[in-house]
Amino acid sequence: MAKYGFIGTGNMAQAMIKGLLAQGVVPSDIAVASPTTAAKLAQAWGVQALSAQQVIQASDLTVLAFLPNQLADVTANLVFEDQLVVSVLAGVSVDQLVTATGSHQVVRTLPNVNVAINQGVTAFATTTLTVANQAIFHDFSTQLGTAIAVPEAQFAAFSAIAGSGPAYVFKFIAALAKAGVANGLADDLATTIATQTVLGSAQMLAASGQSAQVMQDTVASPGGSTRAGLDDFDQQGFDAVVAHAIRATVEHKHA
Ligand SMILES: NC(=O)C1=CN([C@@H]2O[C@H](COP(=O)(O)OP(=O)(O)OC[C@H]3O[C@@H](n4cnc5c(N)ncnc54)[C@H](OP(=O)(O)O)[C@@H]3O)[C@@H](O)[C@H]2O)C=CC1
Ligand SMILES: O=C(O)[C@@H]1CCC=N1
Repeated sequence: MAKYGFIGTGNMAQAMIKGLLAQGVVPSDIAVASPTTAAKLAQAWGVQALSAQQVIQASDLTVLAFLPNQLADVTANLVFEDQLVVSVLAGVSVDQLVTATGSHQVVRTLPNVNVAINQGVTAFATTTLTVANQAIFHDFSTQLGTAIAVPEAQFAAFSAIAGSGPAYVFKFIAALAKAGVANGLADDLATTIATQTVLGSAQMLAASGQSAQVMQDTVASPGGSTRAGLDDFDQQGFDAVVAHAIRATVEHKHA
C-alpha cells in the first residue's frame, strides 16, 4: 500500500484522511504535519505526526493542504526532489507548484469536503507524471470519489460549483429548514426533512437521466402548490441570486 503524507491538517486534509481511513488505509501509512492539529490527529486517529520534511520522506504522495497564501513560506526550506506532490490549494497553478517545490511530479487538485464519505468530486491537472506516480495518484484520488481531468483555465469555475458547492447546498438546506420552522415545524424535524429531501432529490435526479429543469415539472402538478412556489422563486430572481454568488466565487483569487 502507498504511504500518504499531509502538510496542513485542517478541514480539507481531515476530510481526505477520513475518506482514506474509511477505505481501509491503515493509520500508520498516513503521516501528517502542522503547527498544532497534527499532534491531535495522531492521538485521535493513530496517524503519524512528523515534521513536514519527515512527512515528505515517509510518503509516496504528499498532499499540500495549508492555505494558498502560505505556499512560499511553508515550502521555503523543504526539499521535495522529484517526490509526487498533490496540492489542494485553490487558485495555485501547476507552474507555481513546480516553482515552489522544485518537484516536476506535481498534481494540482480541487477536491470538495465530500471526500470524507468517499463521494467527493475532484478536479486535477498534472505535470507529466511517471507511470508509477500516475498509478499512485489514481489509487489515491479514486478512493475519495470521482476524479476528473480538468483544464487549468476551468479550475475557478470547478472550484465554485464543486469546491464551494457543498457550502451553498448546506446554505439552501438551512434556509429550507428555517422556513419550515417559520411555518410551524419543530427545529430538529425541519432539519431532518430538509436534509433527507435534498439527499433524495440529488439521487433521484442522478438516477432519472432527466434534466433538473424537467424534474421540477414532475413535482409541480398543474395549478398546484409547487408551481406557485416555483413561480415565486422566479419572481424573486432566485437564478440570478445564485449566478451572482457563483460569479463572486469564481472571481475570488482563491478559486
Ligand atoms: N475546505 C474546503 O472545502 C476546501 C479547501 N481547499 C483548499 O484546502 C486548503 C486548506 O483549506 P482548509 O482545510 O479549509 O483550511 P483550514 O484553515 O481548515 O486548514 C489550514 C491548515 O493549514 C495548517 N498550517 C498553517 N500553517 C502551517 C504551516 N506553516 N505548515 C503546515 N501547515 C500549516 C493549519 O495547521 P493547524 O491546524 O495545526 O493550525 C491547518 O491545519 C486551502 O488551500 C484551500 O484552498 C480546496 C477545496 C475545498
Ligand atoms: O473557500 C475556499 O477558499 C476553498 C476553495 C473551495 C472551497 N473552499
